[in-house]
Amino acid sequence: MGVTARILDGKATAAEIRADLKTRVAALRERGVEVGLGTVLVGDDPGSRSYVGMKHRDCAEVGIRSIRRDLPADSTQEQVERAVAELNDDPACTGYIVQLPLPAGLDEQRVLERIDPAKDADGLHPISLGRLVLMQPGPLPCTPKGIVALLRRFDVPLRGAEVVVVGRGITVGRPLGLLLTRRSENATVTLCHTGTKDLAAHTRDADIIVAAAGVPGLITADMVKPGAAVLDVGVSRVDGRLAGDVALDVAEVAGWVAPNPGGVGPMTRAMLLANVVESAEAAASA
Ligand SMILES: Nc1nc2c(c(=O)[nH]1)N[C@@H](CN(C=O)c1ccc(C(=O)N[C@@H](CCC(=O)O)C(=O)O)cc1)CN2
Repeated sequence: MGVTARILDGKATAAEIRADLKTRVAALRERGVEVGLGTVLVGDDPGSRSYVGMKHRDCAEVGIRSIRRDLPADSTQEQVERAVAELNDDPACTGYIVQLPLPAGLDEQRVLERIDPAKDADGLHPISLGRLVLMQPGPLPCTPKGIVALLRRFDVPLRGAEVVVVGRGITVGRPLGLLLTRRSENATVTLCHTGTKDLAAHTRDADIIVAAAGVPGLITADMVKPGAAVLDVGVSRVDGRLAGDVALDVAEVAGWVAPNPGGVGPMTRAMLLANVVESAEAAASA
């Protein structure tokens, strides 16, 4: 059997979003408002370094100024927090992120708590996550926001859909569950994790599966209901090569597939730019 699934093309969709953001950034500039995105990268992880590089390349494309703070892997907690404090104080930086994960030994949560919530471009500050729980406006975590935008772009039905999210991490699984159960999305979400007894029993009933466990090939064709949408968010390295959570043969059963690469990753980056632009627009009209 061959591939029958429609492709949820995140690369093309993200390019469309960047084109729209470029116009909005130019409009802000005409009003005297400059948008500036900062990044804090600690250490030499090749994946993190490459994602940060792509974020700055995207900024250049849409006309957003970008500010980089690259710190060595042996940085102390105080040094990382100082970089965060500098970006809080830098008027040219209107929003920024701390690239995750941080090297072992650093307290990630404490660093995220030091971000000025008004400059939280990733929606990962406790105040932003609290707003999401309370369904108040605020920056949304980029990967969940990108997943919803991708599903909407390709008309994957969400209202009343049974969604299984695999992985309960703070950047994807947990906030995605909150996002999809808002009234505007109205999906029913089951959040599966390493303690789930029978994962396949859940995924086989799902209209949409979002795999964000970081376990290569975790979701196989026999675990997917024919016609379901399957989004691969997992990132692992096997023999130095990128491997997703979804096995290739899933595309023979699924109705839609978001591949990895080319699916959710580019949407994550596009939503980061969207968050800084939306926040600059809101500040300009306040
Ligand atoms: N502060 C944050 N850290 C991390 C986040 C996040 O949202 N905020 N998410 C992930 C990684 N991530 C964002 O930084 C990310 C992942 C993937 C991509 C991407 O564009 N991937 C491409 C290309 C992949 C490749 O060739 O290596 C794709 O999927 O097509 C961008 C950002 C963890 N950290």
